[in-house]
Amino acid sequence: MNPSLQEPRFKKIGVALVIAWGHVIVGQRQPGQSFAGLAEFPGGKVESGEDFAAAACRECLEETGLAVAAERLLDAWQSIRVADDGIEEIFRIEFWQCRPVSLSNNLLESSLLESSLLTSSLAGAFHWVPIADLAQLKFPSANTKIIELLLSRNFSQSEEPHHGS
Ligand SMILES: Nc1nc2c([nH]c(=O)n2[C@H]2C[C@H](O)[C@@H](COP(=O)(O)OP(=O)(O)OP(=O)(O)O)O2)c(=O)[nH]1
Repeated sequence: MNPSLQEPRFKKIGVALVIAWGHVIVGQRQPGQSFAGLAEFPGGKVESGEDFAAAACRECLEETGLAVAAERLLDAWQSIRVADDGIEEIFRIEFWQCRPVSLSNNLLESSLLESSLLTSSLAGAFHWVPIADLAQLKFPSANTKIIELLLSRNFSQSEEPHHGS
């Protein structure tokens, strides 16, 4: 069949912005991956039966070892291109603000929770990075708006995830 008559193919990516105490989890794209060497937030392809938020949380757990819950959609980026096989490909990334699920433990003092969370080791190339330091990192161009958004907002107090409930 003429590729131009075929249904477009969707590539959906859910990304987790795990934000706590003015920090966000950032990794580095590995050799052999697209955008190798660039910074990235945990995330990956949406699997069948999932929505973007669920994919972001699953990928975050798989990649960093940290269980998170999605709170709200912060940004989405979409592009359309014709793939090598001639079929139109719609690529969409959704960036979901997430919080570590351990924050629901109301027995812990905030400062204790903060230090235990931010110093706990994450798997692979992922680390807690101060939001202000994002300006020094190079991300894929799809991340430009979300980085601007994070740098322009005060996530240090009012955007803290609630805990104790
Ligand atoms: N995880 C993640 N992916 C991102 C970000 N920004 C961005 O453009 N991407 C792109 C890179 C990939 O094309 C896609 C993520 O898919 P993936 O992690 O499953 O990547 P992959 O190497 O298996 O996929 P591919 O693109 O190499 O085929 O989204 C980000 O902040 N985090």
